Amino acid sequence: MASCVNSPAITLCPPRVSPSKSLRCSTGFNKSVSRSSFSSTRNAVLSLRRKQTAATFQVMAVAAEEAEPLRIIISGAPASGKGTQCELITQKYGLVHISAGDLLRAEIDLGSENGRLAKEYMERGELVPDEILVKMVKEALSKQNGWLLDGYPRSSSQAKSLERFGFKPDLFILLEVPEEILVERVIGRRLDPVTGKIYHLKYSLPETQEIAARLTQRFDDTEEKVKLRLKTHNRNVRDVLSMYRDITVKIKGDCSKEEVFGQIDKALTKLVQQKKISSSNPSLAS
Ligand SMILES: Nc1ncnc2c1ncn2[C@@H]1O[C@H](COP(=O)(O)OP(=O)(O)O)[C@@H](O)[C@H]1O
Repeated sequence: MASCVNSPAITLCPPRVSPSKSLRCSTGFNKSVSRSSFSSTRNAVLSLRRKQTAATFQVMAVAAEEAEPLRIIISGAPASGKGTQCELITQKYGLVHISAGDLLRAEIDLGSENGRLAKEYMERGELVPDEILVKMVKEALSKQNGWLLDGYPRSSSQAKSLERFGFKPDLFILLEVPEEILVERVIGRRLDPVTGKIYHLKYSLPETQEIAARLTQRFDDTEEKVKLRLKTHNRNVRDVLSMYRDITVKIKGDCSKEEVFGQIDKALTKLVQQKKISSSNPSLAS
């Protein structure tokens, strides 16, 4: 496994001031297409509650020191570790996790026309059209104060619409992982629909037989589909990066999840400190 000891240099601009919004929680988790919508939705809610309870204690620790909420975007290729890192970030920093993929899967579970259409694009490894997703993300973000936005924006049009709606991130995290590792990660990836925990058939085995028996696989986690998703990612990532260059931190993602989180935590700690300084000296905020 590659060493992540030398984390990349991190240069952050002064935090920006964003409009304040009320607090609510995100929804939606991965599911196997063969399970019923009802049990999937219920499991997603149970899983979300567990995560929120764990996060609440951490929130109190960080929020006590931090008045200005953080607004973070996390980006990376399929299986670059966004989901795992989002869990660790929400645990420590108490941000509400909004995942574009989860929003879409929740819409599919609802059986709506938008969900049906979205699934067609997802099965082809393509981006779901803005007409379906932009409004969903806008609604989810509008109910939050701080947020951790995962898998969005993936195109310059999505980035521009975020800007138009007044959602300004403080930090853009890009997870970088070599392509051959990504394919292997995707093929072995499994989800426990009860806890929402992600396993891998080679690298992160389930703790019990009972858990092993209920693991599901995402419908787009096949070798053929992940290669299409990677092509889509590679085609779009440069456009999105160019819009967030001044707030981007590149993270080396091909090492242990703790090491990856160490790099992210360092960047977030620095951001929190900068926000504290600028909230006590408002003239420093741009
Ligand atoms: N921002 C987005 N814009 C358009 N489509 C999206 C977006 N986010 C997710 N999707 C669709 O959902 C699929 C799954 O996304 P996600 O769950 O984030 O997994 P991954 O990043 O591992 O591909 C994508 O392949 C794409 O079809």
